[in-house]
Amino acid sequence: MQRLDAPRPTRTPAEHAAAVLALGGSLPAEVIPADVAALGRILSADVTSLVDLPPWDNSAMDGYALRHADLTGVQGADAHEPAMGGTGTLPVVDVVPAGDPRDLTLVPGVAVRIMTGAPVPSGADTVVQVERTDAGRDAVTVLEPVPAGANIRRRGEDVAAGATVLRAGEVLTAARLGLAAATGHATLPVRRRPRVLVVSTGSELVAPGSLAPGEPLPHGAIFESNSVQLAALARAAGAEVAVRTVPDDVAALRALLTDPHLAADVVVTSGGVSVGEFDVVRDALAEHLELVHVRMQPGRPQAVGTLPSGAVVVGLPGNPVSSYVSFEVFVRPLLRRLAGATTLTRRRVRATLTAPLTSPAGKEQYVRVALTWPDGLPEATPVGGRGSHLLGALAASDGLAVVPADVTDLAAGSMVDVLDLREDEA
Ligand SMILES: Nc1nc2c(c(=O)[nH]1)N[C@H]1C(S)=C(S)[C@@H](COP(=O)(O)OP(=O)(O)OC[C@H]3O[C@@H](n4cnc5c(N)ncnc54)[C@H](O)[C@@H]3O)O[C@H]1N2
Ligand code: MOO
Repeated sequence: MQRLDAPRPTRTPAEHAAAVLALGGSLPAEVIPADVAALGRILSADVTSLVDLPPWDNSAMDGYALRHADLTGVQGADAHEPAMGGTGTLPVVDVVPAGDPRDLTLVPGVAVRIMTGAPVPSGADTVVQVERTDAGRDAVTVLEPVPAGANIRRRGEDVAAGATVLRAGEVLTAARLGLAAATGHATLPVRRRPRVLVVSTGSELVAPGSLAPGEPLPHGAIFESNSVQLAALARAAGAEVAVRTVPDDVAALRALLTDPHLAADVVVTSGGVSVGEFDVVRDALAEHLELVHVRMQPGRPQAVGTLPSGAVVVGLPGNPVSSYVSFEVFVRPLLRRLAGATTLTRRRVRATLTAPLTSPAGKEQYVRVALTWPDGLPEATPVGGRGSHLLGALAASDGLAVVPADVTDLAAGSMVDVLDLREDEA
């Protein structure tokens, strides 16, 4: 067990992220309906097509299906002009709507009216869109030529039956759900969502709404905000979330978190991991936690461990911006790993800084920035100050510029890597 007064090991953010990730495997797979509720879920296995796509040759246009060779030409007004190839008049013998179950064959020398998506009769090799004809019902005159083979979408040209269309670890996006449905899938194999318990500690915390109308916030108290913020981050990372707020009571916290039947894959605590006299997470979970200092700002004090239930516990610092940034850097990758995702981290945007920055030596700094694309190229504008209590600046930002530990000054116009916080995958 790590002594509470022992100097804490220090790590880089990458080292701590790796230590947290190492505690999480993949959650079990489950089969779910391939409907809109599957949006954002992560595939646990490859998915193959049950059909050729398109399943048969079909028309790309409303028009006439025919044999191109039957269009021998329309004679111009002047009898001396040659007939125009690819034009001509043919009798119309049938009409084929989309979904027509008949397996039709076109005899030579005739045309059928055909609708977009309808199966092309065998023997027909070309569809002429109606606008290029006289739109005749019993006979059609093709007025403008189209190339042989035009406007037919060939069986299997998109996807062949049996081909792998989606891969394990991919997030189900709108387009991937569309492809799954088009290739015949009513259900899909995904990883179970991680279950996250968010625990906020601190006796100074007052839940918004818990005061009587007109009652002032007691002196020394603040509204509790980390739990909703962390729960929202966990939800956006694909987790099912429960929230508990616990006062600075070591026994109560220990009883909650050391329950061997705790129904959570990951416990995220906020607050109480520093060196103060009432740092309850540290005290309640001492034998289960590794307490470290991470060379980053914000987010220096961190804790990680495994609880008796098997849940991974990640102890984040209580300052609201610190816990937010720490979640992004340490917890989000863990949740994505548990959910089986191939991509664990946010996209990074390489952006031009619009204002100079200073950064503490030896610490990787995560700077709140607003991302804009004024000339089509990304720019990052620092928002607010550096304090890890400045929630207004956090809410006004949509990116975190990552300033490497060995960089202390960045001039306006420098390039920075920015974690793009705008995209939510789940
Ligand atoms: N002597 C030292 N003091 C501190 C150090 C240090 O190295 N030596 N580190 C500082 C840093 S950096 C951070 S970050 C904090 C982390 O402290 P804790 O994780 O123990 O967090 P708390 O003390 O419980 O709270 C810090 C701050 O955040 C507010 N808070 C906490 N929980 C919530 C919540 N759920 N909603 C809203 N606000 C919350 C709390 O009121 C405090 O103001 O320690 C520094 N101190
Ligand atoms: O490192 Mo603390 O997390 O800055 O405020």
